[in-house]
Amino acid sequence: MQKVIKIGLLGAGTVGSGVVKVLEMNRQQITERVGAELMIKKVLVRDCSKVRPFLANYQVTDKIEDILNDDEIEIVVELMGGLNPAKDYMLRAMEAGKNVVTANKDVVAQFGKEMFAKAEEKDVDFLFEASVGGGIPIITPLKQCLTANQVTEIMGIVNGTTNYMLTKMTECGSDYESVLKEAQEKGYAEANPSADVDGLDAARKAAILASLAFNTRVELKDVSVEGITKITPDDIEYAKNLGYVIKLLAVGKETQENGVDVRVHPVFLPKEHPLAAVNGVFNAIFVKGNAIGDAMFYGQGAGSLPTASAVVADVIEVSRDILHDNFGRVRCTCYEEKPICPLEKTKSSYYVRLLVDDKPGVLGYVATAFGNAGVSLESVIQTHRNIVDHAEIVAISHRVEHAQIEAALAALKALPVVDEIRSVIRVEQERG
Ligand SMILES: NC(=O)C1=CN([C@@H]2O[C@H](COP(=O)(O)OP(=O)(O)OC[C@H]3O[C@@H](n4cnc5c(N)ncnc54)[C@H](OP(=O)(O)O)[C@@H]3O)[C@@H](O)[C@H]2O)C=CC1
Ligand SMILES: N[C@@H](CC=O)C(=O)O
Ligand code: NA
Repeated sequence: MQKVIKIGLLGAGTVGSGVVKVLEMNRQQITERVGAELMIKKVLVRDCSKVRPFLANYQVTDKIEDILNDDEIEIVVELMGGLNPAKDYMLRAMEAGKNVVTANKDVVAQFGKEMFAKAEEKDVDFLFEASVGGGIPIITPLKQCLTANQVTEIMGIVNGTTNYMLTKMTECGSDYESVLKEAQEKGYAEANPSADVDGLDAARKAAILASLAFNTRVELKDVSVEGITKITPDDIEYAKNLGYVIKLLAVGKETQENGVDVRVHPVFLPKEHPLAAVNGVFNAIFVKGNAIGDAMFYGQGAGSLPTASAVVADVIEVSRDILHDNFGRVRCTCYEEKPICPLEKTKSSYYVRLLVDDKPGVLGYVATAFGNAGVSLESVIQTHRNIVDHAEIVAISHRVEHAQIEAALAALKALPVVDEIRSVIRVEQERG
């Protein structure tokens, strides 16, 4: 008789409900592909009294012990989100000898080491494909398909909410508040959307990606983070006119001199760069390997069914391991300890937009302030867009250390002719 592999599902929200649906809609094919039937035996929620027609045929509980103490359950799928109690439940599940699948980047980015150690100790699987890029396969490719390469750089659009918002702001001129509301209604945004717009969600994903790419533990605290809240329609317009689009990027680079450089911030991305065409809720991760060259992984980075696609794929992987009694073939890959590049040593080109007095000689003062800080400029334009008695100067620098641009900004701020530093955004100069 065919084996039935039983699952305990923690959480039945956007992603949890998607997992129920994917397992139902593709039941026959999944059973054939695995060689066993996958069955959700119990579902944990916070509020059992909520009406959830999609769970009509399932046993729903609000007590974690119902799942942890059930010896028939071999796989726990954690889709509650947040650090605790999710982390505690996953550790207890592994302690009880259960395999764990999660979409929880908060836990992986902050406590990955502890989770992997527990999986190793108990000889169970701990898989987390949906934690980065939602439905896009990227964790497995980095751990397995690209493992022949030395990865030198990884760059991604890894937050669906902010990419959706920036796309709408660019294409339709929509305002910030209304596009955020739309993204929330579509189920893309985190429970607290500040994690999306302030860049923290992307930073967690950047930490996970950099750990895998560079074989060293990178945690959330190691990532320099800046969100999209300061991006204005004027910056979007300037970017367009200069041949760029603005994207929130997660960047991981290995430098010879200063270690691993990991950051999240908005960038001016050349329109021809493959990531520039990634719009709406779509995510993409661009990887440079010393054998494969450039590769890009593209798809829906959030949403119920796309994310469930990655979760169920992990469940299938675990099920195959259960059938072959062969767990943790690819365990934690952080076998090195590399230094993290301090922010002031990171290198980029910068777009700087200033409001200045509209009088002779201003350009000279501004150029001198940049020059004295060792920042050479690639281009400078002066405009009078919608401004009376003042002008705007937009400068794009060559690649400099962050400390140099900070010194230039301090000097500019001190100039009487500079009224306001309106924007400072990094520029990705490489055209892909
Ligand atoms: N939404 C998305 O597109 C994506 C989400 N993720 C990740 O997937 C995970 C789940 O996200 P999402 O589905 O959006 O979250 P939701 O908020 O939609 O759902 C969370 C579910 O977990 C349950 N839950 C929360 N806390 C507890 C608790 N303490 N005890 C028991 N049950 C609890 C909730 O119960 P109740 O319904 O009773 O409140 C709810 O069913 C998160 O880690 C998220 O970061 C990853 C990629 C994409
Ligand atoms: N809020 C996230 C959802 C997935 O992690 C996003 O917008 O990408
Ligand atoms: Na993924």
